[in-house]
Amino acid sequence: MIDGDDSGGSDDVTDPLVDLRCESHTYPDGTVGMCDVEFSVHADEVVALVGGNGAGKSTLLEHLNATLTPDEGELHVTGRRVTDEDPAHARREVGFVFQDADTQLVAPTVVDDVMFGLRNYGVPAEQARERAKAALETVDALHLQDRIPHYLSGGEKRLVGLAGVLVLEPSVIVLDEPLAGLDPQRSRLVADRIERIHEAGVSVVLSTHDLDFAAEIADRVCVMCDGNVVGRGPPREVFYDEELLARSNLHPPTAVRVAREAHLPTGSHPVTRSELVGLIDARAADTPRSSR
Ligand SMILES: Nc1ncnc2c1ncn2[C@@H]1O[C@H](COP(=O)(O)OP(=O)(O)OP(=O)(O)O)[C@@H](O)[C@H]1O
Repeated sequence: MIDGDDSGGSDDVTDPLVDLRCESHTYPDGTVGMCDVEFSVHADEVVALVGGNGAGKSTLLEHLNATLTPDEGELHVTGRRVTDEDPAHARREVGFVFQDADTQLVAPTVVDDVMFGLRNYGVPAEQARERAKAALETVDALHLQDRIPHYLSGGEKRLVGLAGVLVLEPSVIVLDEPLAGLDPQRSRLVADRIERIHEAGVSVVLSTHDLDFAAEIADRVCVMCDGNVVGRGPPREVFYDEELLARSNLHPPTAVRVAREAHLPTGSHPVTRSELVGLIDARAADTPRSSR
């Protein structure tokens, strides 16, 4: 597992879509939210940021579209350096879905809300409306188009917030705790929509406390602790690194814990539910009937 640089544990040599080098970020009250972080996002990948409360996940995410800027450091988005004076390119290429969906919902109806960003970019009203409807359809929320955003449920707001970002066709979508506060059914729906967006060619970066979800969705996991990235790599490496997880106050995903408790063959390393079930089924098939 790689601690310092961000080669991602893969052989990816393409230029990153987003490349952040942040020596430190200090909040106005003097709290250091993040230090010595290098983080990049490549085309067609899903990256999950995990870590305990206050580890620095939101601080890192908010640097990716220049909502926050480093005290010292640099952000490049699609190869272009982003400056404090001109964050527009980063805002356009990196769409941010906030954990608190209310922050994002500003218009009287859902469809107005989703077309709001497009109108700001000067897209004519009818064209903006059609694109907004298409984005709502992508997240299965077209039926909400005439509703008042304020009265939507938490899960519905999350989907509408996602549509509002998607409609601007960013290269990367950043989601801060996309499943927080959602019931299992809504969580599944939002997770499915995120997967669908990724399949459509958009890179995704998200933070989560749900390591089962991270194991299901991520190509790459970054572990944060005390404002640093302390480990990164494919889920199968990160989630079997007991020492790394313990010092980051994290518990392994369910599949990892069950695999250990069930003494599944060393080296099998399942991280998702379906991988675990596959291994258990294979073991049952290999066990002679008389010894079951
Ligand atoms: N606006 C702020 N002003 C001062 N300190 C802040 C601010 N926002 C975050 N911090 C501090 O920065 C550190 C990192 O916080 P951050 O919100 O990035 O962590 P997190 O990993 O997203 O946490 P959580 O999982 O609890 O949401 C914490 O010590 C936090 O108290």
